[in-house]
Amino acid sequence: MSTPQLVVHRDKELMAQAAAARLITKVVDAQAARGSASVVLTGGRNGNGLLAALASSPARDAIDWSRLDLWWGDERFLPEGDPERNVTQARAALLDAVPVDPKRVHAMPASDGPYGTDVDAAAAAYAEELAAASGPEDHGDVPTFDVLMLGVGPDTHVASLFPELPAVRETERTVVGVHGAPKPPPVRVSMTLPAIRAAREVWLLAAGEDKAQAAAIALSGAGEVQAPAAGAYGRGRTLWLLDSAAASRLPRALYPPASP
Ligand SMILES: O=C1O[C@H](COP(=O)(O)O)[C@@H](O)[C@H](O)[C@H]1O
Repeated sequence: MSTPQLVVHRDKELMAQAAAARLITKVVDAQAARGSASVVLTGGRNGNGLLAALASSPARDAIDWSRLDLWWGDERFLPEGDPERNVTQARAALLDAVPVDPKRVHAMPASDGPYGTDVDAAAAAYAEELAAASGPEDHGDVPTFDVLMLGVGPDTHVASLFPELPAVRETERTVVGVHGAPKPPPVRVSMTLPAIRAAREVWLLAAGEDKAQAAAIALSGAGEVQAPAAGAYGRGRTLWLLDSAAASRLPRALYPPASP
């Protein structure tokens, strides 16, 4: 487990731009070191803000997009192309504008796909896809992702792991179907905490006043069942990227020295 590090930016636009720059560097470094890179994307406002900032950065061309695997931490279980699907939003924000290899874009199944409306079968299939992509150098049935990003919800949810629901208690499976999510749509597919913790780096994104309480709770010693964001950490690094509004209720002791 890595102790969370915090970086606080002035506002959500600067946070998105700085996180995009950070991601470009991380991917370029991983490709130089290991030949390819793997990144887990998140949905939500902050995740899509980062992708849009990446799309507008001239430095995006430093990435070899053909040597990048993209995965998702969660998905809203809706028909292919639904505007509320995380993959649809990621395509609109970035992926349609860059030369990704379609075989390396690992979208989670849709509700009109091969598993129909059986979300548990869809989740099991994604778990198999992850297992097939992992090698002996990995720690179990998921690849060692270079960066796994998570938007933090106002209720402290990450991916589709909501407080107190069974998915956040999962200790064996890497991907599960989620039923009865309090945020629409109620049926979702989500990586679990064990899968999230396989990543080299986990980045939690929180911008806006409505995330302030969640950040304060998750970073103040809450349990992961009550505050799933508290249970999300990477093997080598756990990084909270915040704007000043989301950081406004953090205990002073947690506030990074260089922040405003
Ligand atoms: O529904 C979801 O919400 C979270 C957080 O979204 P935000 O809009 O409050 O930032 C997101 O990270 C997750 O991927 C998504 O499915």
